[in-house]
Amino acid sequence: MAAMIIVDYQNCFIYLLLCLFSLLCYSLYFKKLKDPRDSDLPPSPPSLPIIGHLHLLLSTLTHKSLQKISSKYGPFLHIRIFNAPITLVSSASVAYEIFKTHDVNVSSRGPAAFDESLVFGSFGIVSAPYEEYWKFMQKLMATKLLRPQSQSLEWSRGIRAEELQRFYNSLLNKARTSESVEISKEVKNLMNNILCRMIMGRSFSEENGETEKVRGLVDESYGLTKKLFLAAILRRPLEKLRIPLFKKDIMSVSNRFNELLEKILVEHKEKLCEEHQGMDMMDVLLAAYGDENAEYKITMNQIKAFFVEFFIGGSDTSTQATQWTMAEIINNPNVLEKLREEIDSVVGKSRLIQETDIPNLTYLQAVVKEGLRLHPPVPLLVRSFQESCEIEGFYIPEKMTLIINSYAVMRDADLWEDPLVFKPERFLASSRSEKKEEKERALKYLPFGGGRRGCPGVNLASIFVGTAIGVMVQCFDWKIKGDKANMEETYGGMNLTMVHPLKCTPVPRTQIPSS
Ligand code: HEM
Repeated sequence: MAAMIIVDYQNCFIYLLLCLFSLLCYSLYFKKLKDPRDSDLPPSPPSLPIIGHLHLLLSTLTHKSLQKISSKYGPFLHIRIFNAPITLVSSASVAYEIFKTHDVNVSSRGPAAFDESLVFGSFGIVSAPYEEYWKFMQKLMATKLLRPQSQSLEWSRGIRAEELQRFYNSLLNKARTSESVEISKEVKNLMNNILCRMIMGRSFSEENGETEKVRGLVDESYGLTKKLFLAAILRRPLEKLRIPLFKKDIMSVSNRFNELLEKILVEHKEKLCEEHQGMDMMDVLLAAYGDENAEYKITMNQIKAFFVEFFIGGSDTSTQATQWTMAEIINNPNVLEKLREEIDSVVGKSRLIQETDIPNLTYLQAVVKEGLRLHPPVPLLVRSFQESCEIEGFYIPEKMTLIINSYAVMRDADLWEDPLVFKPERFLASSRSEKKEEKERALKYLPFGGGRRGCPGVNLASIFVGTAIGVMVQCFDWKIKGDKANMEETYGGMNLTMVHPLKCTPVPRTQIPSS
């Protein structure tokens, strides 16, 4: 089995180092603490000596390796990395049971790789335990930052409209010269510009190299994904051995983020003193920082980590979702035709689609949902059980890591008819019983995770992806080399992306004025 799994070279190196290291100290340090209930754990597939199932997690397409192992040994398994056990869930019914019955218990993600890092360290939301700080930030996001009609989202609507127009203009310029477009590059610019202006009220400055610096740091952070994951999973045993796995790489990125953000925050505070109170996300966070009566006293490091995580969490995920969905639309001309008919009849051809149109575009919503079902940018959800519990008759000890393979769940043939076919119609509920069914299904539809720890940016992401797809379908025909877009998958850092980035040439089809 292991021999059939492709391991990339960089990972291979890490993997070899870890093997050697583990052989050396295993017998000295790792005592195998036998829990009397070990035999009640979910079943475990065959593993390699010492490293357990580490090779699966380091394979190029981890979600597929895990899906494969689940289809052979069952949808509810336990695997281990060295001595650290992990519950692996790959079926819709077990995921449903977990989010329905054990949601609070799985609402933390386990320890961060390094507390002091601004990239997924303990200052951020992603690694924060389900305690006071996380609850405070959750409330802030829900009331002031991300809820539809919240101050910040209302204030920033103009920004999103401006950037969407800029996106359209850029595509139009390329269309006029019949230039081929790499969709992910154009969309990434759009997402970065919007997020940046929403978070700090201005774009990154091109002149002093700020844009390049941030882009570089975000890319470096994506490159740290597997290191961060391993350092977090192995943190407890390695702490005992005083081994700071990958600390130098992780802290180097964090320190450079810190330097940049320190400057931006000082500038922002000065601007706040000089001018009236603004409404970008940093203003909201700085107001919470200065509020003597706030329920929780956030720190400057937490504000910086918020910036880093929102940027990392929001930009590439939305870019990849847009790229995958556009590729599916191009591969399915009937979907393109139906989508265009809807947009033409609701929006018309004389103005650009806007985010306020989306509630009236039900087929567009269904297309975006279906794109995310088949190609979730984040295919694995990682959590930690806070307390021991029983699921499906199996014993789960406290602190056990949980991985839900949402990719496998959303391709589970027991739940989805023709699971591998791109069929947006499945999300168009018409009758009452279908609506009830749709509600049930929502618990197993996991591109944004599930339960209270699910993605807080879901509403914003739907706007980002919906409007970007909307503009591309409303305003252009697309010519592609060959018959179809190649849908082969790979990881581009943290998220699932296309091995062959989608490239096509836009041809204008409407007379929308550019500005
Ligand atoms: C299509 C776009 C997006 C996808 C597919 C996506 C997906 C996800 C997923 C799967 C999680 C983990 C949820 C879980 O464990 O159950 C997550 C968490 C998160 N996402 Fe997103 N996301 C997207 C866009 C965004 C945007 C636009 C933002 C913010 C502007 C954002 C901010 C976050 C944050 C802060 C977390 C951590 C939440 C926590 O731990 O409490 N995401 N996202």
